[in-house]
This record gives sequence, structure tokens and C-alpha cells, in this order.
Amino acid sequence: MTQLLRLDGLNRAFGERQALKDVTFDVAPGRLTGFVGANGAGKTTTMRIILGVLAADSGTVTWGGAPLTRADRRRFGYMPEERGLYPKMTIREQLTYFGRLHGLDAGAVARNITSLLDRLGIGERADEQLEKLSLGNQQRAQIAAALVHQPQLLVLDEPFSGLDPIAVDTVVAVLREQTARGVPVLFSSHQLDVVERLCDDLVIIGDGAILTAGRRDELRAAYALPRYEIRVDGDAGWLRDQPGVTMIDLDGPRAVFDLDTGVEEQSVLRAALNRGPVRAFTPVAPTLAEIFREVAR
Ligand SMILES: Nc1ncnc2c1ncn2[C@@H]1O[C@H](COP(=O)(O)OP(=O)(O)OP(=O)(O)O)[C@@H](O)[C@H]1O
Repeated sequence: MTQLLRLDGLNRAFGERQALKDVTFDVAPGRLTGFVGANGAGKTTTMRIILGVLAADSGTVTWGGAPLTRADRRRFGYMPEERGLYPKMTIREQLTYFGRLHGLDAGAVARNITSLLDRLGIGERADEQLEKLSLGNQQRAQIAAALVHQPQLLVLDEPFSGLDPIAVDTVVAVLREQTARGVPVLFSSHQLDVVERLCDDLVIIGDGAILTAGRRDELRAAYALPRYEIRVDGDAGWLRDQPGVTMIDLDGPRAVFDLDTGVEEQSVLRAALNRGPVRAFTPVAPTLAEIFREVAR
């Protein structure tokens, strides 16, 4: 059964270096959680602790409210940073091995492999050695290995690195099938644009500490800028002379601007309407890159 994964107060040091500091966040059932942070921020260390590859110095990881057991972890799927497939074996042989290792019978494993590889777009490569595939296709095979036993939780370390945009979409579709089954999915990424586009929840880590975590939309609202976009007929350049307006971008009839504290956006809208038709007027949500810069300061 799928459950909520909760990390609570995780600490971990390597010698003098405190790699994790009181790391606390949830990975909710049926949601795609993006785990973002600079190099060395602590993403891989956190994921290794979830999977039991590494022990925390203190803190807990619970699954549905109970401490994680070895049996729980056997039902998890993990794609580690150091990709774990053997270059000389065929994809089908390796996936069969992993599926059997997780206790699936031969028939179920064979069926899962066929359907997974088809959905990942490498069905025709199933009987080739891993090393014969392009790096992007090897990556798809690694993702298949994490999924072959139909895991109840999925943890993926940089699953999109090295994938072209089409492959990213293919992998996202497969991950979405998992969340549709209720599986909590945690993935790390450096690619803020990818995370921004596809995750439901976001966790931002910096130097071992969680900087912010929550639903993507709520974070965007919480870090909202006083920024608006307007589209009028004719040129919008007159906005520059409006009190309290700072122009960010002007392109003929379209303008993006910030408002000083205390300036009502409705007053700007009224001024625009006094000049003619207003075709669009909307707040501009901050991008993930902007939120990241804000919390990482
Ligand atoms: N086995 C280890 N021994 C010593 N230091 C380690 C070990 N594993 C991680 N660290 C240190 O802990 C910190 C966190 O590393 P971690 O790999 O978790 O970061 P990350 O966010 O995954 O980074 P990246 O995006 O570069 O993979 C880093 O300073 C790293 O050097």
C-alpha cells in the first residue's frame, strides 16, 4: 500500500562536515516531489538514508507513520546516482534479475519488463547489451530497473540528467503513471526548468538544510513578486512614467512591471483603461529559479 514518507530531523556528518542539518520534509502519496539544491547540498545523502544505504546520525524516516523496515525498503524503487546496471548484460537479463530479487515470479517480471520498456520507448532494445545503447537509452533502462517490481515508493537521483527533451517527456509520462497509482515519487534535479514544469511539490535544500518545502503553487504564491504583465493596444511605454512602476520588460503593446509597496495594481489598470482597451492584465508568478535565488541568499 502506498503511504506518506516522512523525514524528520535527519542529521548526518562526514568527519567535520555536517552534510545534513535537521532535514525534515514529506513525500506525499500520488505526488511528484522535486528535490532541488546546488552540488553538495545533500540530496544524494538524503536519498541514501531513505533507502537505508547510509545511516543517519540522528532523526527518523517513517512510512505511513511507522519506522521504516527492511521489508518496506524492499518494496521501494531507487535509481542511485552511481547507476547500477552491468554494461555487458542485456537489459532484459538485468531487469529480470532485479524483478526476481524483489520476489516477483517469472511471468510477472516478463510482463512488467515488456510493458515498461515499451512505454519508455526502448522495447526493441531489450535484448541488447546495455553498453551498446546511447547514454540516454541507458538512462531509460536504469529508470526501468527502479520500476520493474512495481514499487510503492520511488526515489530517483537525477533521473533527467543527460536526457533530451523528448526523453524527458517520456520519462515524465511513466512517472505520472506511478503517481496515478498513488506512489510517492521523489526525484532530485539540477534542471530547475524541468522541475518547475513537472513537479507537484518542491523541496529546496542548501548546504544540508531545508530552505523551503511545500506545494509548488503555494510556494509560488508565498514568494510572489509585486510583478504584473499588461497588454494594451498601441505602445505601453507610457507605463514608465506612472508613479510606483518599475519597468522590467517592454515589447510594444506588452509590458512587465513591478510595483512599489503600497501601489495598487488596480490604479495602474485604471490608468491603462483611460488610455484605451486593455487586452490582458495578470500577476506574474515567480519562476522556480527566482524562488531558488531568493531562498538561497
Ligand atoms: N561518503 C562521503 N564521505 C565524505 N563526504 C561525503 C560523503 N558523501 C557525501 N559527502 C559530502 O556531503 C555533502 C553532501 O553531498 P551529497 O552528495 O549528498 O550532495 P548532493 O546534493 O547530492 O550533490 P550533487 O548534486 O553534487 O550530487 C558534500 O559536501 C559531500 O562532499
